[in-house]
Amino acid sequence: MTGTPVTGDVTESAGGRGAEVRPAPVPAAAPSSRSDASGSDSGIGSGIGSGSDDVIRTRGLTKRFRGGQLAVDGLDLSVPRGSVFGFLGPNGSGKTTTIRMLMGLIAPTSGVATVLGESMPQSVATVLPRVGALIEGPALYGFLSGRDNLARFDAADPTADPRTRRRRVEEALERVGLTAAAGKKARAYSLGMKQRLGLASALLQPRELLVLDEPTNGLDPQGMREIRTLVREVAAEGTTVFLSSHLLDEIEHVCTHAAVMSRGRLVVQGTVAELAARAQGRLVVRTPDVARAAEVLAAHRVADVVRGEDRVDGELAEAGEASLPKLCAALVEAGVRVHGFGLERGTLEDAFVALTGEGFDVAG
Ligand SMILES: Nc1ncnc2c1ncn2[C@@H]1O[C@H](COP(=O)(O)OP(=O)(O)OP(=O)(O)O)[C@@H](O)[C@H]1O
Repeated sequence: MTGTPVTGDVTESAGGRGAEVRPAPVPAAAPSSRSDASGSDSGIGSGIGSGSDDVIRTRGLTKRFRGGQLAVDGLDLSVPRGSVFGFLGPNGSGKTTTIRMLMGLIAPTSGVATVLGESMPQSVATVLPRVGALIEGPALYGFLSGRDNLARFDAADPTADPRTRRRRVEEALERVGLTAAAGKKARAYSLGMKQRLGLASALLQPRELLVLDEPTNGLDPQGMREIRTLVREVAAEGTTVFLSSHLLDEIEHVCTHAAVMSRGRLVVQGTVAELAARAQGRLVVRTPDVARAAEVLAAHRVADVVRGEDRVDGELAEAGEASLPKLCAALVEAGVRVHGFGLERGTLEDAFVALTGEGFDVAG
């Protein structure tokens, strides 16, 4: 529970998992045999794998829990400076465990991680003051007002000047739209308000890196939009944002880069545009002559032809995009009235399914 990087107290959990004490810094992890400074095979994007200006970098990062559960398995992650980096995966794929290792809350079983150029968890004391983190919901005192909770977070930060505390707190409240509700006790806050207060605590100081674990979990659409807008604003000011989510559309709308996790392993990472481009788009023909168009496409080895009301779509054969002019000509020659013709861009979900052979089973 880390609404702020510097608390060491037992606090009430807004996420309902009860009180938790921030663990002391843990001993150095042994480098993994899988560590590889040359970068990950799965890095396909510009800036991925180069390592020179990565805000977060892991090599062979692995966590096996005492019960034997392998939660994170040989993770090679490269988060470029200035990115809004989406850490995407279904529930249970290892996102939170990774974030907890990155923030020095738990020790890896093997492998290495650097955050802002310093090894974690060894450098936790120098790294965390440069990081705003919101993990598993904000840690709040329910009997204190929102404003007083923020003041407490600020007071727990040894680098924060007490003389300017009031101004920082008011600015952070304003920023997340909680000024009007700042005097209410935190226990009376809705989940969305608690989440915004947690974000405010992470934004009390300018940070080089903001780490948010499922920041929109449990929020209504309006709350989600507000948090996403805030993330974009923070990123525009130059803060790198690392954001975990099980929501594909969240990553597509907010992030510049993404890594996809499945069962503790990294499936792929790169820019969002590159990842989506990996998914083969479908050919879409808009026409009132649906039956005829479907026949022509099938005759030209377009697979999985699906008829809609005024459209037909299908998968291009091996020839891919090169076959488009011939297909279009064939439709016209067959008397099909072509009102629209083109490839529909693949989505991240298509990419995930193509890469893993699994559906992206999300709770929404
Ligand atoms: N303290 C723990 N002890 C044992 N197993 C754990 C522990 N924490 C997590 N796990 C297991 O590790 C796996 C990865 O969990 P993790 O919470 O990292 O996934 P996640 O992608 O963040 O999913 P969610 O969004 O549901 O939190 C899961 O199978 C989970 O049950």
